[in-house]
Amino acid sequence: MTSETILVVEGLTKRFGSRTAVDNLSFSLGRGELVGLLGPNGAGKTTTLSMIAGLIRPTAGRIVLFGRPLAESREQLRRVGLTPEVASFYPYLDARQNLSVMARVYGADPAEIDHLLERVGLLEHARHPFRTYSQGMRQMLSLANALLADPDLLLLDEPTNGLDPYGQQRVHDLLRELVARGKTILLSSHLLRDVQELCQRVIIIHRGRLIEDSHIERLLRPSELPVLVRTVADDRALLLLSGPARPDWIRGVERRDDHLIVHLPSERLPELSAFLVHHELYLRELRPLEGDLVTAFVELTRER
Ligand SMILES: Nc1ncnc2c1ncn2[C@@H]1O[C@H](COP(=O)(O)OP(=O)(O)OP(=O)(O)O)[C@@H](O)[C@H]1O
Repeated sequence: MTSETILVVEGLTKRFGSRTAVDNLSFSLGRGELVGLLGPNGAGKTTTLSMIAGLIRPTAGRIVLFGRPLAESREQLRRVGLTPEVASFYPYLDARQNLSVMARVYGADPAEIDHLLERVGLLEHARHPFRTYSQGMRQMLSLANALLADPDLLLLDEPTNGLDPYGQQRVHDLLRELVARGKTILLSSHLLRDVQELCQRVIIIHRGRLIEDSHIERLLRPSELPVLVRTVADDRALLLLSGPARPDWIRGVERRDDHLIVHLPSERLPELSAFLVHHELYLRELRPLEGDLVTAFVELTRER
């Protein structure tokens, strides 16, 4: 458990006219956590991040930042860094000039600018006007901008969108380093591989509502597992596992190319192997199939 609570969101709701974008959302973040915020398009992720960053006023609910209710206080918001979904800067100013303007707004130390540009790999482009930047370079400048005031809470809206693999790796390294320094990060992303690699905890929202807030392990290793099974006689194994003599904990069995997929609670795995061997169905392969975040995400947010 982390000791210090950085953010508490309670019953957060945002309605745009008759549309409810965020619906009674509650969660909290501890110091040093890197948490994935996931959800299908239109789920309410950007609206949530914007409310926490003080850009959109909630219709209802409470946001407590660093132990105090979110007020539009400069000091509190100075400790929050946001990379918006679409980065926008002065098109005719270069990266260094753009960050200098923002450093003045945030009251940040301009001496940090070159260090930040170097960290995001933009130092060699620092003198080029923003309008000439590629999408990936824009994203990187946005990240440097969010880090200008050395914030304690980072709200990242798809920060690796449009980045090449080098850029993605650079962002991963940077986020890990920030977390090691005790920063807290809420990372919204559709790149579930990124989230799987970086985050220990994920929050999933769907139609503005919280549907999951859990340790990633729980999503990747569900209590019921598909298991790949290859025996010396798969036709007979299929008949046995789907017939009347099958144990009641077998939830289902399917034939795939050269193996079977058997669904069962994970703790029954040793019994499955014993059952097959007892029927002289000696095993060539028995392998639980790793869950992945994409499968868990689709299962949780599927329209029913
Ligand atoms: N200013 C606005 N006025 C009216 N509706 C809005 C406004 N901003 C967002 N919405 C609506 O609120 C809902 C949530 O939008 P939001 O941008 O927060 O979703 P998201 O999860 O970030 O989506 P995506 O993954 O596509 O970026 C959507 O139905 C969207 O159309």
